[in-house]
Order: sequence, then C-alpha cells, then structure tokens
Amino acid sequence: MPKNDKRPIQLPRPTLERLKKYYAYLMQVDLEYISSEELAKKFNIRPEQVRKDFTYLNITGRPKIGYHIPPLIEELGELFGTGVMENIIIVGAGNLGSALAKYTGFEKIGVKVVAIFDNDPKKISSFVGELSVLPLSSLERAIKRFEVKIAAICVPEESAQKVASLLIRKGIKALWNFAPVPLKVPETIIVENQDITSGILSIKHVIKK
Ligand SMILES: NC(=O)c1ccc[n+]([C@@H]2O[C@H](COP(=O)([O-])OP(=O)(O)OC[C@H]3O[C@@H](n4cnc5c(N)ncnc54)[C@H](O)[C@@H]3O)[C@@H](O)[C@H]2O)c1
Repeated sequence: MPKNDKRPIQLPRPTLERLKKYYAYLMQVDLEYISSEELAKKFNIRPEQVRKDFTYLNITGRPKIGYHIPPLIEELGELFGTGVMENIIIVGAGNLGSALAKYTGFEKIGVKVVAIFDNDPKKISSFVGELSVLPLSSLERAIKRFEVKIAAICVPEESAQKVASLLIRKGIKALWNFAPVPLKVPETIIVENQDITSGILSIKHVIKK
C-alpha cells in the first residue's frame, strides 16, 4: 500500500501489540530522537523487528540518529485513532466498572466514558465520579444520543453473555470484555477480551528465570 494511502491498515496482531507498547513508552520519554536499537532493548526484541514494525507507519528513521519522536507519536496516534474522540459506555457499576469510569487517562487517547449502567436498583442514580448510574432501560437512548459504538462489559461472568447480546441489539459495534468468559457474537462485532492476569503471568514468567 502506498505510504500516503489513508485506507485502514490491517496489521498483524503481534505488530499491533508491539506498536501499542512503543506508543505508551514514547508518550512518557523525554527525548527528541530514539533509535531502533534503544527501543528494541527496552522491549527485549531485535532492532530489525522495530524497523519492520515501523514500516507500517509513514515515517523513516535517520541513520545514526534514529526516529524523531514527536512525528512518530503523531503517526502512532493516527494509527490508533487517538485524535478522534470516541464515546464509550460501561455496563456494571461494581469495583471494576467504577474504577474504569473514574479513570482520567482515557481522554488522552481519545476515549470518553459517557454513561455507566447497572441492573441493581440500589445502584441506580448513585454517582460514580461525575456519572449517575443508569438503568439498562436507558441503554438505547444513551447509545443513540452519544453515538456510542463501544461498550465495556464489567459484569460478573454469568451475566456477560446476556449483557453482550443486549448491547449488540441496542446498536453497540465493539465490546471491551472484562468478564473472564468468551462471548458469542456475530462476525461483524469486534470483541477485545481484557485479561488482567496476563500481565502478571508475563512478570512471573520472567521472574522465574
Ligand atoms: N479482566 C480483568 O482484568 C478483570 C479484573 C477484575 C475483575 N474482572 C471481571 O470484571 C467483572 C466485574 O468485576 P467486579 O469486581 O467489578 O464485580 P462487582 O461484583 O463489583 O460488579 C459487578 C456489577 O455488575 C452488575 N451487574 C450484574 N449483572 C448485571 C446485568 N445483567 N446487567 C447490568 N449490571 C449487572 C452488579 O450489580 C455489579 O454492580 C467480573 O466478570 C470480573 O471477573 C476482570
């Protein structure tokens, strides 16, 4: 694909995962340039892998200097659509859903939590941060009003499928699933399963050596 072609790029999943890590890292560092060697060392991979990953971006490094970080961050931001604000909703105003709703870091990556839902009458109308917990009967209205495509599922695993199916019926296109259970969804629906245990397993794997 030509470099200035703006069609969505289908990245291999491992590449996408690495690009996300580079992006998070580059947002934190206080540097002007970074070489593929430095990035590779940080992530314990080969510099050729970094250079190959960056061929998906409209950017080239300079010999002996490396990649200019501000345009690199911009390119990565464009790849992940961080410049476009996407409204999301959360279902499940428990421990996890409430923590997500209060997290202030989402806006930096173009994500805004616009509503939180629960089916527990005791939680309805209580506040999570600045959001009042809504009943599921308000789902459709909120999805339409805020043009929401993404929903985070933060309900117990036994309710997750039911909630997923309801969200899809109400117009949601992508599910960010925190419940530790696989979801059955139509092919057109995007599902991202978020597993908090995977990070700690990676640490345990390294520590074991
Ligand atoms: N993936 C992760 O990293 C991770 C980490 C912690 C917890 N979890 C999972 O996230 C989910 C939530 O965990 P938690 O600790 O916040 O649980 P919690 O019990 O504190 O909260 C769950 C909330 O969901 C609500 N709920 C239940 N059924 C519902 C339904 N049908 N519709 C709407 N709301 C409903 C409950 O009223 C409750 O408020 C669980 O599935 C848990 O296993 C995942």
